[in-house]
Amino acid sequence: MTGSTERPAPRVEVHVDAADLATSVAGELIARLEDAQARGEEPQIGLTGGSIAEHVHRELGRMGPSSEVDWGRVVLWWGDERFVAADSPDRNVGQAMAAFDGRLAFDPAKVHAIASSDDAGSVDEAAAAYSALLRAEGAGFFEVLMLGVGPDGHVASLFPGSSQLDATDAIAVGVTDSPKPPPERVTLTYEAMDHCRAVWFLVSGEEKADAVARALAEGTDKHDIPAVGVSGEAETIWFLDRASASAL
Ligand SMILES: O=C1O[C@H](COP(=O)(O)O)[C@@H](O)[C@H](O)[C@H]1O
Repeated sequence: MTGSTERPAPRVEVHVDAADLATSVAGELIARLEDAQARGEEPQIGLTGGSIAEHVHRELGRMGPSSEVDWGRVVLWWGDERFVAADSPDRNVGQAMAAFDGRLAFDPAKVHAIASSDDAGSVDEAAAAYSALLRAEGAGFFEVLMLGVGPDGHVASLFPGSSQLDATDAIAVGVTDSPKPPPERVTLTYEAMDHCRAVWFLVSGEEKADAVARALAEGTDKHDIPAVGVSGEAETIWFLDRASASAL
């Protein structure tokens, strides 16, 4: 399957609050990973940063150890990363690992963090290295890609009106002027995010309600609300809490 025009319409799941949303997403992700591994696959998933992602990761750390998932055969990638020092609390990878709290036995060789500013000289260098890694690992098909959504509709580090929205022939690109701090980041492009069985938007909080409503309205342009540019081949689900769904 290729063009997003052939893809199923997005589904919306509204949960009572962020805690309920996080527990449901973690449970659903565990089920998908169990199914993929039962089919003999080694699932690759795309993680996101952000506030609700942290809840989801904590729930995964809580629920994951008693599941059937072989965490050593799950491959982790990130949709975007902040280009800061490796030990900065702003790093999406660091936030995820802290939330997992060492409870999921990942194989470190399958945890593919985007380079920090300690490891690469520039965002472009980090983006090139990440693109090369994705290519070398033969990756590029995520079982599930999870994406937080900003109040401005941004996903990963694709911000409204930015040049990265029109990047073609690139897997990952650098950002030097993110309107949300920190300014320097690396993000997957639409092209890279186009190859997922499932895309899950994770959204919590009333400040996101307008972006959610615009993203789910007919005819919204990805340059205004970047989230509309991403969809899954088999499914796209908006996991919302009541507050973020309040303008639908
Ligand atoms: O900066 C980022 O923001 C978005 C959304 O974060 P949230 O705190 O508003 O949920 C996140 O998805 C992205 O990965 C991150 O780098």
